[in-house]
Formats: sequence, structure tokens, C-alpha cells
Amino acid sequence: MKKAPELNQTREQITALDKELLSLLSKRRSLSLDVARSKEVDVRPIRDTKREKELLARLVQQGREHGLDAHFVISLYQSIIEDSVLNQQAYLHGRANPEIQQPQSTIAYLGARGSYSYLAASRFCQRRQVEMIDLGCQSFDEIVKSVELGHADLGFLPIENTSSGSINEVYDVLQHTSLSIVGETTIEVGHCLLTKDGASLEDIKTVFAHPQPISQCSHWLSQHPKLTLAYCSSSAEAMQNVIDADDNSVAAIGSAEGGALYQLSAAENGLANQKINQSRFIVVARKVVDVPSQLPAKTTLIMATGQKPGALVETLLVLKAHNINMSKLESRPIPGTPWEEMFYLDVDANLATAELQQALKELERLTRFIKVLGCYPCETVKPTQLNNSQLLIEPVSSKETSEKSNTLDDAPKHSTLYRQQKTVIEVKQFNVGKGEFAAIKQLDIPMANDAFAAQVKQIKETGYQAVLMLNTATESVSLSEIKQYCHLLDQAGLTSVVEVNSVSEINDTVKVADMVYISGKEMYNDELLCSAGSVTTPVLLERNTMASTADWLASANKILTQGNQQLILVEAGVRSFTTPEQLSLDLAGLIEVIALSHLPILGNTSFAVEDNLVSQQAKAIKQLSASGLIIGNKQLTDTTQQTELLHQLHQ
Ligand SMILES: C=C(O[C@@H]1C=C(C(=O)O)C=C[C@H]1O)C(=O)O
Repeated sequence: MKKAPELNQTREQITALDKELLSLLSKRRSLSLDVARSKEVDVRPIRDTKREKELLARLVQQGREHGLDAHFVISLYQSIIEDSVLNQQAYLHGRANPEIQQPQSTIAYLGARGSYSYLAASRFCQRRQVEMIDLGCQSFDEIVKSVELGHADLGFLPIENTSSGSINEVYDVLQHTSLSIVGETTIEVGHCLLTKDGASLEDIKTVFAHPQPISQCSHWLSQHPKLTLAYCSSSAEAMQNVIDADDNSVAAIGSAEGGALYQLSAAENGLANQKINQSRFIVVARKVVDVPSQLPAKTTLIMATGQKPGALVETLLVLKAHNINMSKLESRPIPGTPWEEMFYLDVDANLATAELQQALKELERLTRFIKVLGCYPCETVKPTQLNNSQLLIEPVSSKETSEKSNTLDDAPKHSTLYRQQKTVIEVKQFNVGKGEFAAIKQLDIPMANDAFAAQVKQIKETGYQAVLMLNTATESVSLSEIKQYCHLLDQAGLTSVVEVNSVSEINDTVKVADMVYISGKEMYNDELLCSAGSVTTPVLLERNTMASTADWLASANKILTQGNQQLILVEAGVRSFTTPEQLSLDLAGLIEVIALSHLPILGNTSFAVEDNLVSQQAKAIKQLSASGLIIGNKQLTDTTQQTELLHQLHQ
């Protein structure tokens, strides 16, 4: 047997390699800035998604040759490209506004070093190569005052969080300030339980935290009812309290990065309710800035409409008429005028464009008050994705969907009469309704984590986008187990779908899974349909084997009527008269539903016994322009056959 290499030696090699990787990344960054310089001269848009797609497709291919899987390569490069695009944006924005591109800036933010606001501000300054002189403040009012009075150049205000939503106090402060919004920045907020001297969760009695992290970690905190909460004015104050405490029974909620500044370590991490917990900050300054036309711009407005029915709609129609997309709408009470509201709008448009200028003129006529709070570069870089054929380095086959043009308000909600455009559902890698063909693999749970992880790896490599988990045990699988499976799928770049059979199951499952599945046997369970309609997670509704098309669509309507429009229909075969014990795919029914409904439709071939039948049915499902298919747990066990089939289907 070959002798294992010495651990320290191998680690030294890894350290040297990492150093090289960083130096290469830094070289890539400077080249990207050279590209920004050329774009400044040629006046080209910063973002070039065509180039990004070509680059990703090539890298996936090259990665494969080195034994690196596509998901790893894509997620790595999505981060690199995000960094590259944001740096280019910061460079061009700085060039257009020399006054914000000073070598040093005083930044007012909430709390002290180590708070989330501090981390956001340092990131913003680093990107602009601006040295940050930090001015920690006790409140949002103090931040705004510091900038207004000239004690600071820029102020950082957290405006929204993916777990706890909008931060009302900041909206209220914006109503009265003379400052302008000049930028935004989003940071990942990884909440940890920070302790000193290596104390663990069992040692902790009191947790110090700001109210925002407390609300963002409410699920975790409710699972630890013995912990006493002590509110603080910032996460930095919470960390300082831990340092100042006499014993180790106290902890703070904060970021690992911030904790490190206080020599606190993370005893627990991933405390936030949402898997992706991000906070968006706005940057305020005394002077407005220009946004060069090559950058994606956002404009924030506040307005008060007249107190008459339809007043808000009228204003939104103005935006529609000028083809301006509204990315956010918030309302806040106007102090001193009970029941009157101030609306805050973010629109994806540059204030310098004729469209927005014209829209603002029209809005002035319709509103009692309107003011632009600022126009600034939008810092959301939507990751470029490759479709299945690009992943397999095959040409894309374009497919047009036929659409009817007449609308009828009282038509059933599932029908193309009610909604002309096909419903598009996108959840991570999985997307239907846009012409691509999706493939879901079914897995039976419970299963040991190791076995599950091994299956998942194979499923990903075969070319699937999602995994449907069906509970085959007599007792229910615990939520923490399901959470673990969903986490493994997420890590592997697969979308999770979990079967639900009751109202309580659905309410729990939506906290951890990407989509939920209602099997045919529950298709008539009105209570379940009703709760599926009340959640915001996409739902897959399977047809009962005895149900007519009309019954199936009636069940779909029950879900849609409750509000959830993210619905996918699943045809899983019906009982035939000739061989009632064996199900057959109702092709005629499928054709009818595809023509009738705007909802995406998947075929579930898991009832087909022979592998050949599965392949043929899969091809038939694709031929009929369905959106995708589900393949059973025990079907197509031959990996090569499976990969080949998916390859053909994805073309
Ligand atoms: C670097 C460029 O600008 C952007 C960043 C890219 C990158 O980092 O690879 C690719 C395309 C653009 O969205 C470029 O246009 O080449």
C-alpha cells in the first residue's frame, strides 16, 4: 500500500496553492478593472451576460476535464463574477462622481466596530479603495444628523432584511431628511452565538442582542426557551457586554467576523430563520450623485397620493405606461395625519432618463407630495445561470409556446383565458414555464445521511434539477431530518421537493423545503389544498388516479384562489378499463390540460414498470410540450441509460 503523505507537508502545499489562487484572483480583478476602463471609453454596459454564459460553459467543460463538478465551478465563478461586476460599477461610479471618491471618508453607522453596519460600511469602502474613518452612532437619527451637519461624509442605514423585512424606523427617518441616497450595499448576515473562552451553548444563560437579530433568529430562540434575552442598541454593544461580563454564562448574537474583532468565538452558527439571511443598506450623503448610463440604476421616491379609491393604482399605471419596473413598494404612516400613508417606491430606472423624468412629471399631477430620495447604482448582481443544454455543451433548442390572447376575468384561475402568459416557476436550479425541460428524481425517505448524500451526488451528475422526497415509513419523518436532507440537496445544487399529507406537515415543511408535493390521494383534501394556497412556497399537485381532468383542475383552482400562484400540475397516470390494476399515462388528458392551462405540467412516470416504457413515456411527455418529468426511485437504475435519456430530453 502507498504510504500516506505527511499531513504537515500536504498542508504546506495547500497553503502555497491557496496563496497562488489569491494572487491569480487579484490579477483577474485588475484585468476586470481594465475592462471597465475600456467600457468607460466605448460607453458599453458593465454587465455582459452573453460573455458570462460563454465563459461559464467553457469553464464547466474545462472543470470536468479536471474532475471538478459543474455545480462547484458555476457557484465559484458566480461569486467571482459578482465581485468583478461590483468592482467595475464602483470604479465607473467613482469616476463620474469624484467627490465621493476621496482617499478618506468619515462614515456614520450604527453601533461600534464589529456591528453589521460596520461590516457593510467597510465592505463598501474597500471596494472603492477609500480609507474609512468610522463614526459609530447610537441611533438612526444620530447617523442622519452626523451627515447633515458635516461630521460624516456618508451614512449607512439598514433598510431591509430577508428574514425580518423592512426596517420601519429607517423609512421614517427618510421622510424628514435633506440627505440623498447615493448607494446601496447588501451583506450576508450570518448570525452566530458568540461566546468567550470557548464557552458552549450549555453554559449560556443570557443572550445579548439587538432587536433585529432577535426577530431574524426567532425560530432558533424559540427552540431554546431557557435562554434569557437582553436587548441592546447594536450587535457591537451585545459583544462588548459579553467581554465585560464576569463569567462565561453570557453570549451575544452577531457575525463571526464581528466576533473575531472582540476575540469571541462562534459556539453555534446558522441561527437565522432564513437560509439566505441578507441585509440591504442604503448610503446617504449631502449631495446627489450621477449614475453613468452603463450602470444598472435604481431610484427611490416617496409620495403621498390623494385619499380616493384607486389613487395608488393610478400612480402605478404611470410607471407601467413608461415601462418602468417597480422593485419595491412600502407604506408608512405620515406623522400627525392618522390613517394617511406615505409610499416608498424603488424603481429600476436612472433619474437622468427621459422616461423617468416624464413619469415624474405625470406623478406630480396625481400626488399630494412627491420627492426623489436618490438615484444610485443597483448592487444586486443576479447570477447568470446556464440552461441544461449549455451545461451539457449542446446547442439550445428554442421552443415557442402558443398563447391565446383573449382574457376573461371570470374564467377559472388555472386557464389560459384567465392568464395568457405561461406561469414561470424558478427555484434555484429548477425552472419551468420558460421552455426548458425539467427533470426531478424521486427518493424514498427516511434514509441514512451518508446513503442520501451519495445518491444525491449521483442524481446531480446524471442531470436532474430537483429531488422529490416521499415518505415511505409508517410514522412521519421528523422535521429536523427533512431539514438535513434539504440542506444536503441545497449543497449539491439541487432543489428540494417534499411530500405533505396534512395541514401541520405543510406548515412545517415550507420552512425547510424549496417546494411541496401533494400526491393524488390528497387531491380531494380541501383543507390541505386551502393551506397549500396560503403559503408562498411553490406547490406540485398530482392528479388522483381516478380523477377526471375537470376534478384535477378544480383542485388546482382551490389552491390558486387562496393566493399562491406558484402551482405545478403533475400527471401521474390513470386507471384504465382494460387493466385496472395497472396505471396508464393519459396522453389525451395531458394534451387537453396543456392547451387549457397556463400552469406548468410535469409527467410522473414512476408508475411505469419497465425501464423501456419509462424512456418512451418520458419522450412522449416532452413531445407534448409538458414542462418536465418525475422519474421514480426504482426506475432507470442504469446510470448511463438515465444520463442519456436526460441528455436527449434536455436538447
Ligand atoms: C469583465 C467583464 O465584465 C463583466 C464581468 C465579467 C467577468 O468577470 O468575467 C464578464 C462579463 C461582464 O458581465 C467583461 O465584459 O469581460
